[in-house]
Formats: sequence, structure tokens, C-alpha cells
Amino acid sequence: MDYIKQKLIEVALPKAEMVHKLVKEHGNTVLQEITMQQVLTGMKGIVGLLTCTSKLDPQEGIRFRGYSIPELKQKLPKIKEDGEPLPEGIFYLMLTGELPTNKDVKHISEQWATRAQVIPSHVFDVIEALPKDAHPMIQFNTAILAMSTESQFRKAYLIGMDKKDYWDPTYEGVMDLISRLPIIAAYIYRRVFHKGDHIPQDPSLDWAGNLAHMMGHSSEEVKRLMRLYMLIHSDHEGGNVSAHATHLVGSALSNPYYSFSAGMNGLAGPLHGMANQDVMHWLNKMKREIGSEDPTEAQIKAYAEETIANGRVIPGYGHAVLRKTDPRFQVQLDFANKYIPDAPYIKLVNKVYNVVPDVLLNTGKVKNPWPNVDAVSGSLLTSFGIAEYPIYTVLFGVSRSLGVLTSLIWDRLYGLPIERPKSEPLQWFIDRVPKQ
Ligand SMILES: CC(=O)SCCNC(=O)CCNC(=O)[C@H](O)C(C)(C)COP(=O)(O)OP(=O)(O)OC[C@H]1O[C@@H](n2cnc3c(N)ncnc32)[C@H](O)[C@@H]1OP(=O)(O)O
Ligand SMILES: O=C([O-])CC(=O)C(=O)O
Repeated sequence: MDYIKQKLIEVALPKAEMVHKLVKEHGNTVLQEITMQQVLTGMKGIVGLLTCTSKLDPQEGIRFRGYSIPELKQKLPKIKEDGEPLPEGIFYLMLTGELPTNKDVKHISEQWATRAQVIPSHVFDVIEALPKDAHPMIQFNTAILAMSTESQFRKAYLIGMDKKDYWDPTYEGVMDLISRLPIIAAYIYRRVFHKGDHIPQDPSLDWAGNLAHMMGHSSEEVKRLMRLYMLIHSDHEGGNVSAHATHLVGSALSNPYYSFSAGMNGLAGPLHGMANQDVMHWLNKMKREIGSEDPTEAQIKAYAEETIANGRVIPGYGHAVLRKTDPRFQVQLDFANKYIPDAPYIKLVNKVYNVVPDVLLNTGKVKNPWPNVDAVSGSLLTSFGIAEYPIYTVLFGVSRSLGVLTSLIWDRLYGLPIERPKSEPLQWFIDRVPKQ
């Protein structure tokens, strides 16, 4: 058995027993009071999920197994000392709860490179059957579903395996799926934006470096950016739409491909991952309407106010949980200010950051006026030559696979049952209003 799987069993067994014990011996413990407002505004703040890969603090931002992004930049293995951590490392950390060694990261890189070799040809046929102008997220998700013919979990389930072993074919499916996503993403990118002139994978490269290479952006600078991008988008605790959808569908014992596809349908929404593409449209429309490539802060403020007055959201700003600037925004801005401080889009992002929070605060209703991860990611990619906006959410999706699919393995390790919260009609809520 692969040593990572062996390690996983050792780490997981006592934890799975603990979950079982908590349910059995402390099942009646009251955890929280829930208000009408919480239920009717998207269940914010209601603890309804067990997720160990990462945890989001509203003030501090995300921590992966306890480590902040600046800590991970220090502690995770890199190819070069001054480079960015390899996403293989965050996968290992989220999976096992322990920091990886260089050897662990190399092992995962090699595993993924090997597994990536065997994507069945029908997956590409299915992509080719779609119109080229179908949004890349449609193509990406269709390909993910088409790959589910390969599901190891489905095969094992049909044979009739013991419930406690479900995690094993899930792990195998997750490893296969993650290994193949960069190839699918790059294939779609080259199909839509580069006349179908495909670039073969280079199995000697790391997972993110290979993605940049297959996209046709093979400079060391873009590979470094891709590693950072894949690291920071990988997880955001369990309640965000893509993670929760993956978990929910997985709770029906749907295979990893079906489950991840559900998450990707959520990521494609403009209030979630698609905001990274929308930010670019918002910035460009602003420049067009103002009639300047370099608008002043006063002009940006007026445009932002007009966006709000028209009943629209300013993409890249606000968050359902965060109440401060997203550290994922900050780390990307730091990267940009270090390597490309004079890039026009980075200057623009800095100016927008100077004025938009006040505009949002002045509405009196926006709970978080600060930028989220999507406020800068597109400007950064564009400045490094990846200027085709519709691919941005696909790149987000490739990264998000690391967290949500690791959680799916843990769902199986814990033996979590089907998720089925209760719903009530409107009258039920009205009946709960205290009588005068
Ligand atoms: C990777 C990610 O998913 S990060 C988020 C990416 N999404 C975006 O950037 C889209 C823009 N932002 C938003 O739409 C929101 O801030 C969300 C979806 C992220 C969070 O939504 P909520 O938790 O409902 O935010 P909040 O409680 O602050 O909303 C209160 C009001 O402020 C509005 N609001 C929130 N953010 C913004 C914004 N950026 N621009 C304008 N209005 C906003 C809401 O639409 C809501 O208005 P309403 O009462 O008239 O319906
Ligand atoms: O946490 C959320 O709700 C949205 C988000 O930033 C993410 O999923 O990365």
C-alpha cells in the first residue's frame, strides 16, 4: 500500500472513533442557538458541518490545518528557496494534518504525473462536441462528469464493499481526478483561445508548473504565479458554496467526479468563483465608460457609486464570513507589487482598493467592505500574459479540487452519513414570532 494511504489510516482511525463516540455519548449536547435571521439569510454562522482541512476566521482569514498563508509560504516545500510553495504540499497537509517533507511532495507530484497519463479519449470527444464558445466552465464540468466513467468508487461500491473501506476507492478516485484536472483545463484553454494547438504534458514538472506549461505560459515567472494561485485558492473551510456542494452531493455516496462537479457548478456562480472573471469586466467597463486607461480615484469612486445605485454588486468586494481584507487578496497584491509594480492593472487594483471600501461602507448595509481573493487574481494573471478572462474560474476550480476532494476523503474516513437538514414553509417561521 502507498505510504501516504498507510499514514492516512493511522491518522484517521482514532479521529473516526472520536466522531463516533461524540455522536453516541454526547449526541444531545446543545451547540448553538439559531436565530430566524440566520436561517433566512443563508445560514451564516450556523455550525452545520465538520471540516478539518481549513478554518476561516472573520478577522484573520484562512488557516490550513492551523497554518496561515504567510506561515505556509515559509514552511511548505518549494522548488527554489525564493519560489512559491508547491500545491502538492498543501494537499498533503490538508490530507494528513502534518507538514510534508520534500520527499512527500515529490512522491505526490510523481503519483499525479503518472495518473494523469490515462485520461480516456471519450473525455476529449465530449469536450470537442461542445461549441467552442461554450463557457470554459461548461466545458470543464462536462469533462469532469465524462471522466466519472473511470470512477473507482462506483466500481468498488457495485462489487459490494464494506462501508468502513469506502474511503479507499474514494482516495484513489480523488488522486486520479486531481492529477487530470490541469490537463483538462489546459486542453480547454488551448481549444478556446489558441486554435486547438495543444501542448503535451511534461511529466517531469510539478502539478502547477505543468499546468502553466500546457497552457503555453512556460516562463519561470508564470509557473511561480501558478503555484501561488493553486495554493491560495485550494480551500476556504467547509461552508462555502463549492465545498458545501461537493460535500452534500458526496454524502449521497456519489462518486468523487459527481461530487466535485456539483461543487464546480457552484463555483461558476457570479457571487462565488465567477467573480474573478466579473472583476475584469467591471474594471474594463469602468475604463471604457470613463474614457481613460488610467482613471483617477475620484472617477473610480463615482463609477462604484453608480454600480451600487444601479442595484448591482461590485465584484471582488464583500464576503459572507470575512470582515477584513482577505489575506489571499493581500498575498497576491504583495506578489504583484514585488514583481510587476508598474503593471497598469495592478495600479488600477491599488486605486480601486483605496476608494471602494468607503463606497460600500456608505451603503450602510454591506457587512464587509473589503476586497476578497477575486479582486486581484484576474489582474495578476492578465499582467503575466494569461489575459483570457473566461479561463479564470476554471483555474480556481483546479485549485479548489485540492481542498474539497480532501474533505470528501475525510467524510468517508469519518463515516459521515447522508446530509439532510430540515426545511419548513413560511408559516412555520411566522408562527415562531413572539406574540405581543
Ligand atoms: C471566492 C469567493 O467566493 S469570494 C466572494 C466573491 N463574490 C463577489 O466578489 C461578488 C460581490 N460580493 C457579494 O455579492 C457579496 O459580498 C457576497 C456574495 C460575497 C456575500 O454576500 P452576503 O453574505 O449576503 O453579504 P452581506 O451580508 O454583506 O450583504 C448585505 C447587502 O450588501 C450587499 N453587498 C454585499 N457585497 C456587496 C458588493 N460587493 N457590492 C454591492 N453590494 C454588496 C448585498 O448584496 C446585500 O444587499 P441586499 O441587502 O440589498 O440584498
Ligand atoms: O468562503 C466563502 O464563502 C467564499 C470564498 O471566499 C471561497 O470559497 O474561497
